[in-house]
Amino acid sequence: MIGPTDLQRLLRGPSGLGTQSLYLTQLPADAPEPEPAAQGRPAPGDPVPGLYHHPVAEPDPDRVEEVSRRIKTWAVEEVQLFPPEWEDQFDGFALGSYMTTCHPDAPTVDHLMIATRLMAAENVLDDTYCEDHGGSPVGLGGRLLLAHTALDELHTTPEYRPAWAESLQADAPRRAYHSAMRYFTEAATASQADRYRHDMARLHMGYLAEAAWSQTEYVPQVWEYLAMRQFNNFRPCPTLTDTIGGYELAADLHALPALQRVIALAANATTVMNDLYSYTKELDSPGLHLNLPVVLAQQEQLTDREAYLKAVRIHNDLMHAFEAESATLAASFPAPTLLRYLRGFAVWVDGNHHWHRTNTYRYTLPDFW
Ligand SMILES: CC(C)=CCC/C(C)=C(/C)COP(=O)(O)OP(=O)(O)O
Ligand SMILES: [Mg+2]
Repeated sequence: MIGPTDLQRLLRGPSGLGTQSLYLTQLPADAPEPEPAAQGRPAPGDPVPGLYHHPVAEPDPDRVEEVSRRIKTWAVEEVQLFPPEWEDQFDGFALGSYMTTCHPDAPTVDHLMIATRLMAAENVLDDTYCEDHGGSPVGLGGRLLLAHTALDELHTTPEYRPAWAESLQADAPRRAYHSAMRYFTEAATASQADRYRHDMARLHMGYLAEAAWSQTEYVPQVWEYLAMRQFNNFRPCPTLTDTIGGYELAADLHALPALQRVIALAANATTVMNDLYSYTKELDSPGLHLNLPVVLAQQEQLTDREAYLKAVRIHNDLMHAFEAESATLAASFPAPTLLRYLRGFAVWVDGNHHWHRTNTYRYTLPDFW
């Protein structure tokens, strides 16, 4: 039988998973907001004050360098991912350290490259189809569906297949999706590839809801926003932790309702964390860019600061629920691949936080402290 200490080691490390304190996580509705940092405004690279998170192990610098070198070559030479004037933004995104930190158990750089190409592809589509690098809600459904066929190919008559195949080279998101998916399917099992397609369909559905609300200037209720963000979400990135780790979590284990809940809680926590770090960037973008503090302020008549601090609390509740349910699942179902998968997920969440915290090129915290 697996004990609490084993669980702690397997799932996280220093954060006390599997201990009784994990179950005392849900703050009552009227609990005080997290205390602002006593020392005032956080310095660039500091975490959001009051944010529940875990430190990460420093990634192997040789791997970071090699992944950074190879992803740039892929982006420039294989898929023409960005025009020359966006080179600084591509470099500032720091994909090499991002993916090396999120996947410390990858057996080789080739494995890391699979995750890194997909991350680059996902972001170029979001930027150029949805966001302020030429994106627009108008016509997004058609563009997304056609790009999705780069992941989930068109099966049709010989007459129409060549036009479809040619379309996969028509823009950077499709070139990148198509190429990244080819590398991924060479390494993944059929069920891992199917899992990824399903997660990407979820992501695209989230983009569509966000776009529809933007077109009609609808400000969702808080729960509606959280539902949209459960789909417009990082989920496709950590769910492939097993492929990048060089093993497979069997489809029937992945489908366990308890694991599906753990995945959703973790992915939601890490996506709300993005809302906190990207808050000022999104306030500066054209139009009203929905994120959790913005929706809370409007729908619950909170000041911007109160709303931001409430969003921190929501993030922390989601993280605690993720960790508690992960520990419960691990204790009741200690299959080795499931334990490794849960650990991979937790490490990915920590790595994603680390990347956001340290990416001061992209993110700046608001002045609420
Ligand atoms: C799956 C993936 C990495 C998609 C790219 C964007 C996305 C859905 C996120 C979860 C990140 O959120 P957001 O679009 O708000 O990103 P920035 O705040 O612009 O960094
Ligand atoms: Mg954001």
